[in-house]
Amino acid sequence: MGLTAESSGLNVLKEEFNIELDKKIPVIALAGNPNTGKSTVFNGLTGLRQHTGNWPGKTVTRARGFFTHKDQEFMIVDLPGTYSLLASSTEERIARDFICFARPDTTVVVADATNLERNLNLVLQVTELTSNVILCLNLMDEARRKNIKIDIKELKNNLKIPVIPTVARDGIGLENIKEMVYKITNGDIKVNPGKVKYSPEIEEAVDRIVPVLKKNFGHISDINLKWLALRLIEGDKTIMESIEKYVLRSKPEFNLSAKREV
Ligand SMILES: Nc1nc2c(ncn2[C@@H]2O[C@H](COP(=O)(O)OP(=O)(O)OP(=O)(O)O)[C@@H](O)[C@H]2O)c(=O)[nH]1
Ligand SMILES: [Mg+2]
Repeated sequence: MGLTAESSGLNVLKEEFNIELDKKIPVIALAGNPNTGKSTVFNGLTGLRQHTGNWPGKTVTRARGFFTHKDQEFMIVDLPGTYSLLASSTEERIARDFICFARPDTTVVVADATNLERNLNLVLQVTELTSNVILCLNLMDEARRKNIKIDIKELKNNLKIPVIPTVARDGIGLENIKEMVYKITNGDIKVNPGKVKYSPEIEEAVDRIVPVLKKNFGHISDINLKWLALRLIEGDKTIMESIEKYVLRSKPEFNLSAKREV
C-alpha cells in the first residue's frame, strides 16, 4: 500500500520535529516574519509561556502546545520567524519543511500590520504551498498609533483568505482566530487562496514539468506539484533533499542504495 498523506505527515512530526501525537487531532502551524508576535499569539492561545521579547530570532525551535475550542482540541506549533520559505537559512528550511511535509491542517501567518507589504511576501509563499491559510494581522494597536489604515475587506478579497486583525499582547482577536481555525478544520469554511501568476515562459515550463513530477511523485505524496516545479526551475536543491528525507526514505522501492545493490 502506498504511503498515505496522513502517515507520512505523522512520521515527519514524530521523527523530525519531535512532536508526538497520541491521537489524531488537528495540527495548526504558526508562521510569520521575525518579531511579528507569533509566540505572543501562541502563548495567548495555549496559556504557555514561550519566550517573547522585542528582538527578532527568539524562537529557534518548534514549540508546541494545545488549545481547545468548542470541545475540539488542537495542537499548535510555533515556527521560527522567516521572511520567506526559500530555504536559504535553517529557519526557513524548518518552516518550509514543516508546512510542506508535516502538512498542518491550517497555517496561521502572523503579520506585522505596520509593515504589511514586506509581510505579504511570506503570506503569498505560504498560500502557494497550502490552501488552509489564515492571515493574523497583528500589532493593530501600533498600526493605529502610526495612523496606518488597512482596508481589511479589500485585503481579504485580494488574497482570498480569512484576515483577522489582532492585538495579541492584549489578547484581542484571539477568539476569532480560534473560531476561524475551528471552522476551517471542520470544513465549514473552504479556503481557496488566489494564486500568483508568473510570466508565460515560467507558466509554460511549469506545465511541462508538472506531468513528469506527477508520474514520479503523484502516487506517493500529495505535495503541491506546481510549487515543486517552481522550486526546481529556481534550482533549489534543498527541496529534493527534503523529499528524499521525508517522502522517499520511508518507501523501500525508492531507496536508491538498495536498488544499486540488486
Ligand atoms: N504593541 C504590540 N506589541 C505586541 C503585540 N503582539 C506582540 N507584541 C510584542 O512584540 C514583541 C515580539 O513578540 P514575539 O511574540 O516574541 O514575536 P515572534 O514573532 O514570536 O518573534 P520571533 O520568534 O523572533 O520570530 C514582544 O515584545 C511582544 O510583547 C501587539 O499586538 N501589539
Ligand atoms: Mg517567537
